[in-house]
Amino acid sequence: MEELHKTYGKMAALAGVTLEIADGEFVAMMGPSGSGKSTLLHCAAGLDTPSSGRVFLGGVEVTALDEPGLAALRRERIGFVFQAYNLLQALDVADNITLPLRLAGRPVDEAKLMAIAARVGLGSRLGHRPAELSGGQQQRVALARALITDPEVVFADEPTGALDTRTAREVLTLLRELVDEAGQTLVMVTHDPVAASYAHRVVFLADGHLAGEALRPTPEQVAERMTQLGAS
Ligand SMILES: Nc1ncnc2c1ncn2[C@@H]1O[C@H](COP(=O)(O)OP(=O)(O)OP(=O)(O)O)[C@@H](O)[C@H]1O
Repeated sequence: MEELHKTYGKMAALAGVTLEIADGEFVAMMGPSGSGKSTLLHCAAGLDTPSSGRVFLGGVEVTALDEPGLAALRRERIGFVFQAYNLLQALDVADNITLPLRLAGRPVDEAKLMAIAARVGLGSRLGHRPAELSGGQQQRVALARALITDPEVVFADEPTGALDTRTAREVLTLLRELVDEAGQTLVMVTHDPVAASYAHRVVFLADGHLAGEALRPTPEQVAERMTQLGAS
């Protein structure tokens, strides 16, 4: 990402952010409320368009794509995980996980579905409806759905925000395993210093600017930096 700006009227949500994320890297984005984390994630993922600046994914300039091009990029090369799971209640786990393939008109590979479901610990739950699962299990379904298309990057916006502490740790451990064992590139927005400590690198934002970064920080180091940035 180069020199990203995003303005709303006179408000600069992003005021010139340049950030490079390596293949296979797990990056957490932190910053006080309103610092621009979600805006940056959305611009990086082709969900929102910056006012100026450029975003690249691999060799593709995301910011040069039109809306159909962005839709194809999101469908084929990016995985999303949100705080609120966003599962379809009428579909069972298997159909929720494979929905991105069906939307893209791609064949559903049963062996792959089984492998990904097993990977996230849902191998025995494929016939269940979301309402029959715990919050942590529902977020695992959302993660499997994000992974089924073999995305180059998974973007996660507060993926553990709705989970209790123990379940959050389980989901974070799973995310970290995907990075360590499958080489998944992962970008996560979080408010939680413990969640951020699972990443290789934590990038801090303040008032739409990059305000430093930390490599493999402890939760205490992240929390201290957040206090310096004025986060409550
Ligand atoms: N659609 C919008 N219209 C106007 N202002 C917006 C819009 N979206 C975001 N903003 C503003 O841009 C700034 C950055 O918002 P953003 O949601 O990126 O922050 P954040 O760091 O993700 O915050 P939080 O941690 O509270 O989710 C905020 O001041 C916000 O009010």
